[in-house]
Amino acid sequence: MSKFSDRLYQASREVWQKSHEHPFLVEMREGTLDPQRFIYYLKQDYVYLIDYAKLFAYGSIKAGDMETMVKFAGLYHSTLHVEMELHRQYADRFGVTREQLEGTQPAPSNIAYTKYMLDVAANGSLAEVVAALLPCMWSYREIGVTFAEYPGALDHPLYKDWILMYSSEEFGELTHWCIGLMDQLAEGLPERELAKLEKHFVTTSKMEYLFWDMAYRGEEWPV
Ligand SMILES: Cc1ncc(CN)c(N)n1
Repeated sequence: MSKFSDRLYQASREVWQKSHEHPFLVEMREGTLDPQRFIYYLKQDYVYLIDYAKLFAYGSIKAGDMETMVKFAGLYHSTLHVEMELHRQYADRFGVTREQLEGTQPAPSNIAYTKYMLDVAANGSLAEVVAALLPCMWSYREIGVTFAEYPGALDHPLYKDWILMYSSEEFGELTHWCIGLMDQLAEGLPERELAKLEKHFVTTSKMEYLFWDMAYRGEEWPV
């Protein structure tokens, strides 16, 4: 029997492909991305991760067993201390202070993405939380691995550390755990519920695309 995660992957394949072909990612893997665009992305991503980390706290609260509770607590911790440390180190390299990083005003697309997930987290089941947060991990894992295999990408002095983070064993293991949990939580659910999970997954997959696009355009508030 095929896994529910296969269905999710198929449902969002076209959107993920569009992200892979987005100029932000094409230029990043080729090493030609303007660092100013990367700095914009980094600052937006830092405040994105402040909200995103909270989803793992929700996961811990909504978990039905100790093992899941502990695992989400680990994800919460590693987002704050490992993934966001990467951003802090990049900020140091660019001369961006902690205050500037934390004080970044989230752009409209960024807010739309995080608030969508936080709404699901506050009002939905654990399965819904996992469906909404999964494209973030899974698509970055896919991008990280693809980039690491792209000739010359790892030689880039600026983008190398980012690629190493998302292609790392540790990030891969956490992603696979989340995919496995999604399959477990989907087991035995009626089609109506599965369709709701698929909707969250496809929506946040589209939000991932919008995030790359936002970063490339340097999206600002109109007034
Ligand atoms: C927008 C976004 N999506 C995913 C990831 C990977 N956690 C991230 N850092 N930022």
